[in-house]
Amino acid sequence: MNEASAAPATQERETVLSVRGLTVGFGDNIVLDNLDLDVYRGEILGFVGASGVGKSVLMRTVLRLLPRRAGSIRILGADYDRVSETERMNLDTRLGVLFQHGALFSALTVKENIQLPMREYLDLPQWLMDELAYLKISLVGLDRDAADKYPSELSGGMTKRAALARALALDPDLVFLDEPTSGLDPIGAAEFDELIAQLRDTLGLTVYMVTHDLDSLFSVCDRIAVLGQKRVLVEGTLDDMLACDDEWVKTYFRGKRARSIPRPGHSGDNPVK
Ligand SMILES: Nc1ncnc2c1ncn2[C@@H]1O[C@H](COP(=O)(O)OP(=O)(O)OP(=O)(O)O)[C@@H](O)[C@H]1O
Repeated sequence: MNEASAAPATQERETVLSVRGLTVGFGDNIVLDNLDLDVYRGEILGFVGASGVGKSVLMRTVLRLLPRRAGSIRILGADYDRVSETERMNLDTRLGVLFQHGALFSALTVKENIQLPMREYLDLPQWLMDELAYLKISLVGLDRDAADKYPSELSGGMTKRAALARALALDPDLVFLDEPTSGLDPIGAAEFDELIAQLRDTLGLTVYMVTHDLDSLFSVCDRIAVLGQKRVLVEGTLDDMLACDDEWVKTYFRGKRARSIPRPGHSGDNPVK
């Protein structure tokens, strides 16, 4: 785990996302069944699970993009079902989302993409939105001249950073990242992980990150949650994952690929035994 900036013990920490008894399905296909999950302020939570197990469905349900059949979702201390329309709008401004593949609008420049949430939720003059967009662009490590580029003119890594800049447009407390390093080469992915950790440390962000990337899980995530059998099978530190007896978890975290990744704070090339 990220020892230099390790977050305090969970019992002292504020829960920013609390999911209880969540059930989501499509027709006869029950994808999530009575699922519980907590995310704590200031942590980077890595969310993993086999392909098709429901990671995106969970994220989309938490973001109210999909309906649920049962369960409650408290986010930043509020129950979405019980807040007024104004409070809901306020809550929305405190959440940032980076969808898989970036999901930038192709007809808009990077700057215009970043300004979209500002236009929707804030009432700011254009010059101020321009300044804020440039600030976000530099925050995610892009050159200023990326502002006027269209998504088709960006590399994969630049697209991820631009999408992250848009997710940060409203200075959120909690950001949801859906496979942020997929499609990036290992160096680009490692740089993106570093950026996420830096933003967490400097902005105090809480990060919910769906990922298949073992490097991300080993290097920047404070805690990991594994989705399987329609619920959270296990959640905790990497050591908790390594101690877990579930077959999928064992294969994933103790397999050949995992064994080749050095763990922070452990010497040697092959520390996961
Ligand atoms: N809008 C939808 N309508 C019907 N079924 C859906 C819908 N969205 C997802 N599903 C189903 O829900 C299940 C979980 O899908 P989901 O995309 O959440 O998996 P995932 O864990 O994110 O997979 P991956 O790692 O491959 O992205 C799949 O069986 C999928 O077919």
